Amino acid sequence: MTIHIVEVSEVTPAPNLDSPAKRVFFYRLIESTREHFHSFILPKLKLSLSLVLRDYLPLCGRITWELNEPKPSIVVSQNDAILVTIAETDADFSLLSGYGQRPASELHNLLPEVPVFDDSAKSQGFSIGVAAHHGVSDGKTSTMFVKAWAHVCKQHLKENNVVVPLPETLTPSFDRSLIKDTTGLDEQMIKIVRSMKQDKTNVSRSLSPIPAWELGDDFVFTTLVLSRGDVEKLRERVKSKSPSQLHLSTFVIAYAYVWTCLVKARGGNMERPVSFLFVADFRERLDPPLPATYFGNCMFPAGSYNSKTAADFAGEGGFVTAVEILSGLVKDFSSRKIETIAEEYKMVFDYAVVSSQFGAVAGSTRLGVYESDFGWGRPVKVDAVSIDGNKISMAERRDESGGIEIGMCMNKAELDIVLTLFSSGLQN
Ligand SMILES: CC(C)(COP(=O)(O)OP(=O)(O)OC[C@H]1O[C@@H](n2cnc3c(N)ncnc32)[C@H](O)[C@@H]1OP(=O)(O)O)[C@@H](O)C(=O)NCCC(=O)NCCSC(=O)CC(=O)O
Repeated sequence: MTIHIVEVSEVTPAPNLDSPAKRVFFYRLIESTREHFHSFILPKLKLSLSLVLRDYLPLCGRITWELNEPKPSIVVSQNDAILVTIAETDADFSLLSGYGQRPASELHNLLPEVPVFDDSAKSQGFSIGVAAHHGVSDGKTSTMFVKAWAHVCKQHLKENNVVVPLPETLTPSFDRSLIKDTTGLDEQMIKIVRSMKQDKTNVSRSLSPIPAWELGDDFVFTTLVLSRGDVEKLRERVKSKSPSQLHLSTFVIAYAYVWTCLVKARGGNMERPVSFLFVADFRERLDPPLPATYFGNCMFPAGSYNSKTAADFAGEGGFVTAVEILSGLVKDFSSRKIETIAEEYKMVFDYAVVSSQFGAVAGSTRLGVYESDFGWGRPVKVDAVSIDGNKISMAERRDESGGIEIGMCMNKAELDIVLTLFSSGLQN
């Protein structure tokens, strides 16, 4: 695959971020000449980006951590700008935006190196890659931003260049005073993060993310789908085997099922301890709750850390065991207090080092990523790209309410085993 950078330009009022959370939105075009893209679509995308940034000003800023400050902050100055990279590629649009196996490196090529957006155009369609620093936003905020951008672009096309205000559901709330924490959680979290980075000197205040996995050349992406019917079938399987009152959401069923496939596929010593976690959106779980539009990062982790071995999930009852654990963790969220997050966060990083396999989830079944229509139709595919051998991604199924899409990225040999286990497990 070759990639040819056509233009790198600044769009005001707009920043420069590290990029741990990455997503690519693929749009298929009907009228798709190169000229049409450059003369019509791209100017619309840039204009609407500029318009929507008025409501999302922190995204135009810089996340900094001054020497004498206890916490990092987002600083926005006049004339700050988002760096937009426009690139053309001869990559196969249908392959990359599909559900089958595709080279991980080619998907990563569609993301900007450091800054925030990267659009690539060719005759079949274009993609928008978004990379966001977790110190600034979580999945909820970053996908809300793309939806807001898409909304402005689509309205602008429809209303003949009239600029309409954002609906309330897409207007971010920046009020930090809504968070009632008297336990000094922020300072505790900063301490933990800094000690994790061996940044104990109190001098260097690093904002760089914890390094991502090195993806091998043989790493491939794939997207698996569980239809609503598949989920229902798996749900019934649990009900017939477990007498407990379980929380059998699509999320719990899907994660438990995929986790058992991942553990079996890894093989090895079945006595090895394994861990898996997920994060929950705490906007509506805090007391008092935050608005759904709260701008920032409001995620709490919960997991099972080395309390089970591979054998517990790889065997006959492994799926039900995983469901029971996940169900319990989701239910426990209703009584979790904000101060417990620091302790949990520390466990995550302690066990990540000693666990033989550590599952995690990016994205969610609630983000509505397929709603981002810029005026040329819904995305044909959305991929969370910041995943690796153990971290999977989740999204609502594009074409069916109730189904789920699961993204994976790992070496091809292991993935092939996962795929076989995944489909054969659904046949039973
Ligand atoms: C803790 C959870 C994962 C548990 O999910 P569950 O689906 O099991 O449980 P639940 O109680 O939330 O939902 C029960 C049922 O109601 C539905 N439901 C409830 N609230 C909803 C809402 N606000 N929007 C849409 N659906 C909702 C669920 O889909 C589910 O239906 P049904 O049973 O039919 O399924 C979730 O509550 C949650 O907080 N999800 C958000 C996680 C998130 O935002 N992750 C992004 C991390 S950031 C990241 O990773 C980076 C990035 O993405 O960029």
